[in-house]
Amino acid sequence: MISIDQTQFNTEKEKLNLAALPENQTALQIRDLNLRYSDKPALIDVSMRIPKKQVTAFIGPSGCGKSTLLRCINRMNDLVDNCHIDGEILLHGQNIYDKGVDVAALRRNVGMVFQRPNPFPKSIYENVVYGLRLQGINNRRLLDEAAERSLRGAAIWDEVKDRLHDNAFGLSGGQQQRLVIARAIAIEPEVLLLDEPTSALDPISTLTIEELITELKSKYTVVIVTHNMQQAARVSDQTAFMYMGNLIEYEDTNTIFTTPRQKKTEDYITGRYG
Ligand SMILES: Nc1ncnc2c1ncn2[C@@H]1O[C@H](COP(=O)(O)OP(=O)(O)OP(=O)(O)O)[C@@H](O)[C@H]1O
Repeated sequence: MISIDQTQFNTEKEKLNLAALPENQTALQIRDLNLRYSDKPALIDVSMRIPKKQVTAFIGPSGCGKSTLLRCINRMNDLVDNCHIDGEILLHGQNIYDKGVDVAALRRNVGMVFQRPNPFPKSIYENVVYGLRLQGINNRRLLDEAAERSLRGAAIWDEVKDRLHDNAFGLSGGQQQRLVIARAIAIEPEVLLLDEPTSALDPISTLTIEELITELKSKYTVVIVTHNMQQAARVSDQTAFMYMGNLIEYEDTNTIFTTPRQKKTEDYITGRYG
C-alpha cells in the first residue's frame, strides 16, 4: 500500500475544469492522439488539455506509454523508426505535426530533460549558453547575463558561481541535472518536459529538484513523467493516469490520489499493480 502524506495537498487550491479548460489557460491541447511502433499500439485516442504554468504529471505502470506521450510533445518520436502518429497536438492553436512546422524551433520552445543528466563535455558556463551560441549570440555581456539568470533559475548559481569555467563533469549527479535544467531554460522555452528527472538521483538531490520544479512553474508549463507516486503527489497540480496506452483518468492531483473515479487508478495508487 502506498501511503501519500495528505498534508501535502493544497486543498484550498482552485480546481481547473480540465475537460473545458479555456484557450487562454491551455498550453497544449492533445487531440485524438494515436501512436504505434510498427503495428503495436502505444497510445490510444489520447485527448487532454495541459494547463499553462502548472505542473502536470503522467503516471502509470511500466510500459503504459508515459514517455511515449511526453516525447510526442516535442516530436522526439520523429527520430524513432517505425513510429506512426495520428492526431494533433496544438500549441498556440497550431498542430505541431502539420507539414512545414519547424521542428528545431518547436524543440527550442519545448525543452526536454532526461532521466540521466546529460551535460556536454564542456565547462559549466558553456553548457548553459550552448543553445544561445547556436542561435548566433556571442555577445559576452548577453551570455553572462543569460548564464547567471538560468543558473539562478535552476537553483544552482550559488554552488557554481565561483567555478563557471570548470568542466561540468566535476559536478554531482544532482548538480548536473540542475545544470541541464539551466541549459534548457537559457533559451527561454514555454514548456519543459521532464522524463523521470530524479530517477538516477539520491534522495537529497531529488528533493532539491522537486523544490525547483515547484519554482519553475511560475515561468514555465512543466510536464513530468514519474514512476514515483509520492513525487507526483508532491510536485504536480494535475495528474494523468495511463494504462496500456489509454489515458484512464486525468484530474487535479488531489482528486487522483484521494478520490479517484476509476477502479484502475485506485488499484494503481494503492499499489495493487505497477
Ligand atoms: N522505440 C520503441 N520501439 C518499439 N516499441 C517501443 C519503443 N519505445 C517504447 N516502445 C513500447 O511502447 C510501449 C510504451 O512505452 P513507454 O516507454 O512510452 O512506456 P512508459 O510508461 O514510459 O514505461 P516506463 O515507465 O517503463 O519507462 C511499451 O510497450 C514499449 O515497449
